[in-house]
Amino acid sequence: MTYFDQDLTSLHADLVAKKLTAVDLAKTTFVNMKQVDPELGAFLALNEDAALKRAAEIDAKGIDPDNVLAGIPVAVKDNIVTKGLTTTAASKMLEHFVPVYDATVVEKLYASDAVIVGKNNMDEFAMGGSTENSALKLTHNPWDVSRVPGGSSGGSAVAVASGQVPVAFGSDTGGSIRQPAAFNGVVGMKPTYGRVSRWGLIAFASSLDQIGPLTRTVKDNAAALNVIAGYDQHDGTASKRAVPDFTAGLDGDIKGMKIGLPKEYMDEGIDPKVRAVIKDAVKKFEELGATVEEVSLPHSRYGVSAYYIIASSEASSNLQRFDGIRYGFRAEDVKNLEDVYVRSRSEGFGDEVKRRIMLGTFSLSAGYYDAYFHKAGQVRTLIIDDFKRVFDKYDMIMGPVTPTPAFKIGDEISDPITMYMNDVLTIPVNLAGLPGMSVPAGFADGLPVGLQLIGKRFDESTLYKAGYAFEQATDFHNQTPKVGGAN
Ligand SMILES: NC(=O)C[C@H](N)C(=O)O
Repeated sequence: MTYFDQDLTSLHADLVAKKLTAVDLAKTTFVNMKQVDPELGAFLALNEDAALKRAAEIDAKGIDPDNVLAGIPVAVKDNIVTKGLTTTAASKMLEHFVPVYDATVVEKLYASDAVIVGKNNMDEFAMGGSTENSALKLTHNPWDVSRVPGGSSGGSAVAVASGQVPVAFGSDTGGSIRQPAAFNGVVGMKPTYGRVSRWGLIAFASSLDQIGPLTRTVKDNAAALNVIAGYDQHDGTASKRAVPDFTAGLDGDIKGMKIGLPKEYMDEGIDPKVRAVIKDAVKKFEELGATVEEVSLPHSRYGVSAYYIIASSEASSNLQRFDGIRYGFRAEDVKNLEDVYVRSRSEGFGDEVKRRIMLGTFSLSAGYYDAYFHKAGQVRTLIIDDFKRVFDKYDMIMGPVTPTPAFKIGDEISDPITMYMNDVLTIPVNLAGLPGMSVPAGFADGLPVGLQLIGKRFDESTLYKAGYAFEQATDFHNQTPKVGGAN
């Protein structure tokens, strides 16, 4: 059995009606994972004993009908710390690291009686767009196992797409939730910066990182964001703003909604097959009563360059803590303190992480700071202003998530610039701190294509409403991949 014929809402209804127990669900989940995952590699660690114990406790106290995640198996990306359960960030540096506390998101999941069944593979320290940068294993796309699942939250997207769990939680710094969601045909939300606490998320680029849910349907996604959103005193950038119920008003109509379609998101750089899918989506929105007009985000083309300066600079600082002394990997047979630092970091980090640390250290160094880091900050402001101008007139922006569908494993890994360009359409959203969501919008040669919906700050609700209307009018979310799913 997989969950493919059941979304979160119907699983929850079965649990409340006692047609199913949390223990049944957890047991089935592990049986299924052990059958499906060896071919896909979505999980780095299973949490079987603790999950079954937890499920039994939840059954004993009863399923709370108001709590949609109660008794539901969920998966968490391996850069979100889980007390007592290894959290590796897919790095040799943290391969055996067992955290002593839970991330705020994990605490909230426990408080809502969710059952954490395992930790998902990812690009090392969330740096990458294919999950090939994991130091620990390769993850395959369930629609075509010769292809990448995207990244860096590749394991989380595959876990959902292949029906192993109905909900997984990833993180997105430049596209890491939306791009793998698009490549795997699932819904992925990168919330507004500040909407979800980053406490306990292993920091990559702190001014960009956000945790968000990946699910099969828009409604499930809204329900999952309800659980993890909100203020947290441990994260100075977590917003105190009230969190609305994201599932409320989902089925309101979208007549009169004004949507901008950036011309830069539909130019020659985008695969014609992807463009064709997005054009069909535009028609669908028009049929639903929205108006879609061409707009311009002229500085978005500089987003990738600015991102690789800003994100790498922040990473070079954040990753200083991995010094071979405090925690994590330490090289053997070291001669002196200098040797501990140099060899532990040289042997513990993979190539992409080292590339970014060097890039970041360079752009922050005296003499280069103005030319690089400062300039990148100015570009960021221009990108923020582009979005502001469009949002003066429009309720939402839409376009593709990625320029192409999932590529072959091995095709881009030796060409960092090509790999970085995967996020050309997602990065500006992180730089501006806006919410962005990927919704299944069709197929190109049998591979899923994602539609990106971008909203005003803290206006995830509009994205969910629009995404839900689109989903109800289409059937893409009901298609299942070759591996896992209904097969
Ligand atoms: N972390 C992300 O959001 C993905 C982006 N591809 C990066 O490598 O930085």
